[in-house]
Amino acid sequence: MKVAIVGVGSMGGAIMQGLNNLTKYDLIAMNPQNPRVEKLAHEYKFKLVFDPKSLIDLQPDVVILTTPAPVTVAVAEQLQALDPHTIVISAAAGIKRADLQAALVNNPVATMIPNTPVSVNAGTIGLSLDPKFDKPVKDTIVQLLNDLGDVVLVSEEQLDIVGVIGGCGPAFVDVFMDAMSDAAVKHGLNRQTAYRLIASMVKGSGALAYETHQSPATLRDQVASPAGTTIRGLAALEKHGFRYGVIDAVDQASDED
Ligand SMILES: NC(=O)C1=CN([C@@H]2O[C@H](COP(=O)(O)OP(=O)(O)OC[C@H]3O[C@@H](n4cnc5c(N)ncnc54)[C@H](OP(=O)(O)O)[C@@H]3O)[C@@H](O)[C@H]2O)C=CC1
Ligand SMILES: O=C(O)[C@@H]1CCC=N1
Repeated sequence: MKVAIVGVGSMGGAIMQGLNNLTKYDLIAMNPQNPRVEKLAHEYKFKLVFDPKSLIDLQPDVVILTTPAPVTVAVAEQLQALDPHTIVISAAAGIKRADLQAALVNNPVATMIPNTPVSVNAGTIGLSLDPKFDKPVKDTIVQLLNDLGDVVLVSEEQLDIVGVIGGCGPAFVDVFMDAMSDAAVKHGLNRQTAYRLIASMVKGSGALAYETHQSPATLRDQVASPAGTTIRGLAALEKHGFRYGVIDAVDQASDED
């Protein structure tokens, strides 16, 4: 399958890396000329073009739009001559399917919010599909995205909050991990040991919650032994407003103003 990525920045690059890991896709990309992207094209051996006509001439089966959100509808308008069978999937946060579909009247258009862990095929991808899509179109989209991570089907209205939890979430977790590593270094661990320990701990905690379906509160209670060390740390997190800080971070990231 020929997959084109339009806009090879943080998100487009992560998708490119995730698909490249599997070696089964014929990958192409469009980006303004930029040595960073040209280096990536050389490394991953994907075909890189710089203008919409060259992309259209390559007849991709799927086009993934990872351009900056404010220009994504304009980019879609430049792709109007795509073969009608080409499926277009936009990752642009806050950009509605109707606006993209108006620009690409002949193509099936889906909207998603992926996250950067797709680069290691461990992404979380909120996906909204038009209920009118044919089954083969739906299947193609879901199978492709399943190769990048966990696909969660949601309504288009839910994509905004999915974008904050799933899309911005890794950055919030990264701040938590960075703070934990400062604390570990303060207590004598070297940075590399701290990073490994913390990444492994976060990965394992996520896997436990994901696989057991137990609530975070239940899992927390299992760690906090009576009169033990964890409950003292949890009390300190409450004292410093950690929980409200997280809720406010989601509120602020959701605020469109
Ligand atoms: N970063 C993330 O974790 C997530 C991002 N998204 C969405 O992905 C999109 C990209 O975000 P992000 O990767 O962070 O941003 P970046 O700025 O890192 O990447 C944007 C890329 O698009 C390229 N670009 C700009 N204009 C055009 C154009 N007209 N045609 C083709 N390529 C173009 C840029 O080129 P250059 O800079 O080389 O000129 C750059 O490589 C946004 O819509 C965002 O909402 C969604 C979920 C998560
Ligand atoms: O920061 C952003 O706007 C994008 C959308 C979700 C994650 N990154």
